[in-house]
Amino acid sequence: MCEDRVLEVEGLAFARGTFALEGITFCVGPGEIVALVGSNGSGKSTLLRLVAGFLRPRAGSVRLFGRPREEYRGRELARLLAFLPQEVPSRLPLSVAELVQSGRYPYRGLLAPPRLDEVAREALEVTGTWDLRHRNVGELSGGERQRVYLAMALAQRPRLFLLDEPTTFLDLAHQVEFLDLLERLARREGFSVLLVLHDLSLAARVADRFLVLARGRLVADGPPTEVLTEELLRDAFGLVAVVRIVEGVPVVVPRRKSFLGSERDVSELRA
Ligand SMILES: Nc1ncnc2c1ncn2[C@@H]1O[C@H](COP(=O)(O)OP(=O)(O)OP(=O)(O)O)[C@@H](O)[C@H]1O
Repeated sequence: MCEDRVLEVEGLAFARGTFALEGITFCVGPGEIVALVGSNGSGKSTLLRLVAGFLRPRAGSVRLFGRPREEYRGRELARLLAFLPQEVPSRLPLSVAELVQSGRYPYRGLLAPPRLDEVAREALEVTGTWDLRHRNVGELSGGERQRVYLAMALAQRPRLFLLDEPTTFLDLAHQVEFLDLLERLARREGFSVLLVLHDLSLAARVADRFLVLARGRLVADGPPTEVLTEELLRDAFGLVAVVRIVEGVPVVVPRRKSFLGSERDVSELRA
């Protein structure tokens, strides 16, 4: 697993108030799509921020292409890694074309003319946002905005994408289209992706591996067909569900009254 590692995380620990991550170790290989999953508050965004360098770990290391991440600076880092947070700025006074072109700064500098270059044009085209290029970013719908930010990240041409819930605002058809696009591009261009997704069945369609966070630790790391079991769903998500393999992909179907504790919560409410 993970030969020629793009990303190696070893023994990462972090604490903030009562929340803690401990002993987080995993890797991501070239061209791999890895889904980071776990229940609300399990630390997925925190882990992505630690990898991206926005938070400092208490212990452990993050290596990119064999070198400690903190040895990379500015444009060199931006050529390797693009991070799209859960909440992207929505009130920027920029057109879509300007935003996507800004993804080219690691190659052109901030003072380069804002004209769209070939790579930015292609990023707009493949994400289906070319027709939005003259619109203001602040006027877009949530789903349009997510696709435009993906275009900006693609224009950056990094080797590793860190994407935090990139499909939250997309309808089901656009979620599928977005993830299929990401998969096609990752296979074609060979970049790696570490992404947080809540929809486990959709994640299983594109991910080579699942990392599961629970109780501050990684409790599973493996292919979706091995990781997504009824036992794991109960243990890590408190969810009673049936898992069926459909077209080679595990599909999670929650049972009715499937959230463990819901009956207790309801009876407490009634009391
Ligand atoms: N800025 C912050 N200050 C203090 N605590 C925070 C902050 N951001 C997150 N936390 C806490 O850290 C823990 C992990 O949060 P995190 O956002 O990493 O979880 P998550 O798995 O991404 O959750 P979700 O699925 O809801 O997005 C939670 O207990 C959360 O309340």
